[in-house]
Amino acid sequence: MNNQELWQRYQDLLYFNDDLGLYLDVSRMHFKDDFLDSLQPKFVHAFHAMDALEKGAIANPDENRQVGHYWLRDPELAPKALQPEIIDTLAHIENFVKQVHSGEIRPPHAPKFTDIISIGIGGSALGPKFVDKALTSEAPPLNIQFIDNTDPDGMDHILNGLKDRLASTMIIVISKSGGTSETRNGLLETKHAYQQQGLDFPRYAVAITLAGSQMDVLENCDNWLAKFAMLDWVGGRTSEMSSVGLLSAALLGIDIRAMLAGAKAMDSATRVPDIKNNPAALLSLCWYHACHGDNQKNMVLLPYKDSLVLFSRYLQQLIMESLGKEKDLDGNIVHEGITVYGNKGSTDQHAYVQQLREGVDDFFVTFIEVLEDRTGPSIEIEPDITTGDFLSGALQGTRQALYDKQRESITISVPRVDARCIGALIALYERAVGFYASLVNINAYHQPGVEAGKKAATDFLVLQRHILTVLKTAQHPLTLAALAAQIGAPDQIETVYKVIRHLAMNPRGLVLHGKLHKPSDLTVSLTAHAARNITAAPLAEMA
Ligand SMILES: O=P(O)(O)OC[C@H]1O[C@H](O)[C@H](O)[C@@H](O)[C@@H]1O
Repeated sequence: MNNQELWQRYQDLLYFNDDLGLYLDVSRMHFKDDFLDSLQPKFVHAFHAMDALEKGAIANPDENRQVGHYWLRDPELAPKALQPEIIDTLAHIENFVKQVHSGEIRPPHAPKFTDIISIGIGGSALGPKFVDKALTSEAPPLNIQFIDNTDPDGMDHILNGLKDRLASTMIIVISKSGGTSETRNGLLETKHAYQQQGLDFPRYAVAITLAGSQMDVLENCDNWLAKFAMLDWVGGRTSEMSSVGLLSAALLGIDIRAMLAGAKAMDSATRVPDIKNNPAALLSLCWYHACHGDNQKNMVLLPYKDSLVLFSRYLQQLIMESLGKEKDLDGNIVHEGITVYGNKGSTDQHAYVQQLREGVDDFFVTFIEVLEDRTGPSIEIEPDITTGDFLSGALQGTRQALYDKQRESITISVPRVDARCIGALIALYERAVGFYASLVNINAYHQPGVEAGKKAATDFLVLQRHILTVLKTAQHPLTLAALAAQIGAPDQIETVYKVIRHLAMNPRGLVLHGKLHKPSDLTVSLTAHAARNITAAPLAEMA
């Protein structure tokens, strides 16, 4: 295609949303003109399915659940019975935040809360982290940190770092199910840190969970500083605009009404049943072209803006947990999915873009361009050129260089990164995921595949328990083979070895005879002290 034809294609395909000032350019995707028409029947179905979902149909048949994240930004669309809880939760959040900011709600031994630790994982962490990085100002009312793993080092880093300010730190524990192990562990470790300082944990703790969840019951969250409803019909990965995302955002001083308004504006733009005039339809059409069937391309997300660096991580869950499915809705094995990676431009230009231009052609890029460089004027770095111009040049240059090598790209351009824009971007991708799922006939709203790893992790810990129980009563050191036999798992020596190696590297009372890296010569026993301390309580399944 010559430059003139390309310019024509650019204009023909360019989508612009006047309300949001958002452009979507799909001209550098190599689908043919008739591709759009050929997908029309599939889109008629996708538009219908989305309409039914918004009207309250059971869109997640496996879990027999409605899927209502769109109602969060436009409660009037929700079934009547659900409207009050959406409106009340938002009012509860705003009221609470106002009182925290004013000091009316304060910690027992300090005039105001200064910090937040947000504990949660997956959909209960990625949205709040992304929004914090994208929108928190230089001087927020509170500072936030996230515990989103069961890594003891990671927790120590945060809890020790905050040591002197723990007495003015609010803990927000987010778990829809209330049973996720990593989150439970973060909660228990944090509670322990508070107890060590003689602080009354419930007076610092805020819960976001389903009413009556395991966490709600075990921790008696009604006695905590506050408890916010998580709603059954909001999925974890689409929960940023529920209490999950809105509470921390509002505490950080982010305009959550603007975020909701941006999402609402995008929702109405992506309801238009016309592919070329619907940005989510256009996006999903590009994904279908690049990723479906034989074209299994990866999505490389390159926002040219530091504050959007976590967008790809956020989208990893939204897209890969929604679309990465073994079976379609008719039970056929399909192995669908789109791999998402990327950080930010121009930084990544100096890392893996070499491969994108010259190596394996297994990707398409989505550039995100932010038209406003910064608030206020810029100095000139070279005659007539600012740092922002360099950023803009880097994006346009990479787009062109990729195109010259027949590498595909999409470009989304937004005026600036503000709450409205972030709400709109989230809504855009949520809807594109929903459409794509219809196009390839899968359930985007369940995640059966994540259970296998959790089950295997529980099995591993059960085996560890058995090993320690055997060691406790052993009369002499045991080989790994003997240990495996005694726990009734003679074929699990490798797992036994992994357990022993981990325990040996930590102060758990293991006595090793032999070398850790020579498993066949190794014998193991326990110190008398450790042998006395082992409990026999049943292990809860990892969730
Ligand atoms: O919010 P929670 O119930 O703790 O769930 C946190 C996360 O855990 C899971 O394993 C799911 O795969 C995610 O979709 C979810 O967001």
